[in-house]
Amino acid sequence: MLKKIGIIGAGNIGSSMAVDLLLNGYHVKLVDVTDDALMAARIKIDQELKFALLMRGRSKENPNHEKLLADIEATTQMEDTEDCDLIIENVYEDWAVKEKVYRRLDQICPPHICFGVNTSCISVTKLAGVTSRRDKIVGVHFMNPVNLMPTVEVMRGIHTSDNTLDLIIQFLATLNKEAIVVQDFPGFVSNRISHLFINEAAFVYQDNVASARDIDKIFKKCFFHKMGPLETADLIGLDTVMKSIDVLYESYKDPKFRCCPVIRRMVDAGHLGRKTGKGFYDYNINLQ
Ligand SMILES: NC(=O)c1ccc[n+]([C@@H]2O[C@H](COP(=O)([O-])OP(=O)(O)OC[C@H]3O[C@@H](n4cnc5c(N)ncnc54)[C@H](O)[C@@H]3O)[C@@H](O)[C@H]2O)c1
Repeated sequence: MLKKIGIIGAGNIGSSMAVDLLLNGYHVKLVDVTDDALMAARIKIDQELKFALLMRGRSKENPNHEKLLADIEATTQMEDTEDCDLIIENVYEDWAVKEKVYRRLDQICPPHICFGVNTSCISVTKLAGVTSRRDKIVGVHFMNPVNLMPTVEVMRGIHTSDNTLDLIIQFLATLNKEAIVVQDFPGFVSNRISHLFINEAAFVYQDNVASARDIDKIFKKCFFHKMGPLETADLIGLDTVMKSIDVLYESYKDPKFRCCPVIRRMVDAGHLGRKTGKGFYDYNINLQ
């Protein structure tokens, strides 16, 4: 039975995942490279946990906020995950960074431990190839915010075994999440399509065809999408979006995946979306 989960990378999605795991009774070891990153994650986790518990309402079955927080250990030492039952990795969408992490994890964790790759576009099979446990590597593309999203895109790498796939599907079921299993191919299903939407929406914005709000409104009001493409980009983080589109471009060598310059410009300016308070929208003012 899985009890202790190692989360590597405590950024946007890693911290959101920690909230969901705590709410579902897991013990979490949260790893990032600096104390500052862990502190920022702590603050976010604390807020999201409070909000999630508030939404559940007061009831005897509901866990206590302080008790849940006691179930998280934050560390800058990856070695501390050596006793974890499962690892979910969420570091930058950058091959060089992820590769180093997998080589290190492979040395630290016992050989039977599975690694879940939370990536937007990077190849699960290629990452598995830098480890000595290729059959135990599986893609788990969680959606943001993790505790509100009931579905996870699970990517089966070429070497992923049936046992690993079963383990991850059962683990996701304990989080009340359905797994949709797809083959490992750059961008899988979700991001291969959604990032084209996002990127083209950015070109439409760059060409001054419409404001960000009106572009998003057309998707929400005409197509009944819950969120428009530019709001979605701000939620994901524009740096992650840019890196993901770059991976798609590199993978397919297809110009349809060339990243819109306006996204790069915003990233250069540090306007990364919700996480920095500004992206296509300004989150320091009330948008509603
Ligand atoms: N943001 C989303 O909505 C979303 C959704 C699904 C998947 N993803 C994927 O999850 C991964 C993380 O995305 P994010 O948006 O959270 O990025 P982010 O930039 O917000 O966070 C990445 C974190 O990884 C940490 N990190 C970097 N190198 C590390 C290392 N060697 N060891 C430990 N921690 C390290 C960074 O300090 C940072 O806190 C990416 O691969 C992304 O494609 C993101």
